[in-house]
Amino acid sequence: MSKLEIKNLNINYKNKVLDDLNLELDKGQIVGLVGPNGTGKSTLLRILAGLEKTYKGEVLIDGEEISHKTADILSYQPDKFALSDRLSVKEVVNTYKLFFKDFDEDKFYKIYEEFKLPIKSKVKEMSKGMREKMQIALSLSRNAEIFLLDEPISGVDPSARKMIIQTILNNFKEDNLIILSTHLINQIEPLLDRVLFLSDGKITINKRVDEIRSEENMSIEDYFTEVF
Ligand SMILES: Nc1ncnc2c1ncn2[C@@H]1O[C@H](COP(=O)(O)OP(=O)(O)OP(=O)(O)O)[C@@H](O)[C@H]1O
Repeated sequence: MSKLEIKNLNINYKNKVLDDLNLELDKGQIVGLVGPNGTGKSTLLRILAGLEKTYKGEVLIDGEEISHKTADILSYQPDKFALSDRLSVKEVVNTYKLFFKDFDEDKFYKIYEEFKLPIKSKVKEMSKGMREKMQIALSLSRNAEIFLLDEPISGVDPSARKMIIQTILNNFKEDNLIILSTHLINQIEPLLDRVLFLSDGKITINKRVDEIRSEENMSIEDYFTEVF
């Protein structure tokens, strides 16, 4: 049984966004989800996180339909900070402790310090990049099995990007599955085992990164630029 199985997933808003999408992913990999603006990457992650229920089709995690049970093993990071920015970091941590039984406070502060973020800050006093680092620290501090990270590195500088990539790798466990959506495929390529390309409502490419590199002899970004 795959960790994640999606069969004939459909969702419409004004237009059809996901159109008979099929996907199977095993645990033990870091997967990049790429595709043009507005193709449904965030929508797909929200469905997996249990936040979007108006879909049709079958979405199974460990063989179970999406429910509070699947949400319990899943750490979802939206593309924008979901709590009030008036909160202090301590208050954010307390909220996470309240909501998530698997939240490891010590681990959070360890990553937070590695990122050299200010302890006594309020979220609204942080820059976009600082918020992203805080969000990564929060997401990775849950002892979850699946991590869904929606555009986790859009606002950080190149050295912080490297640090975040290293932090994700350091915290990755063999039985985890990480899916992260990004437009910065070049920067994130060293992190990835697999890439998915979403277009026209379907996963049109689902390949291991080493397969693309050896078969096509080019970087992932060059490959996508050439194919599309
Ligand atoms: N709650 C909603 N109500 C109505 N339309 C929505 C809603 N959420 C998403 N959409 C529409 O669904 C489509 C897919 O949006 P989504 O945010 O999933 O795309 P995306 O691939 O993540 O885009 P981007 O790369 O720009 O972040 C867009 O046309 C968007 O306008």
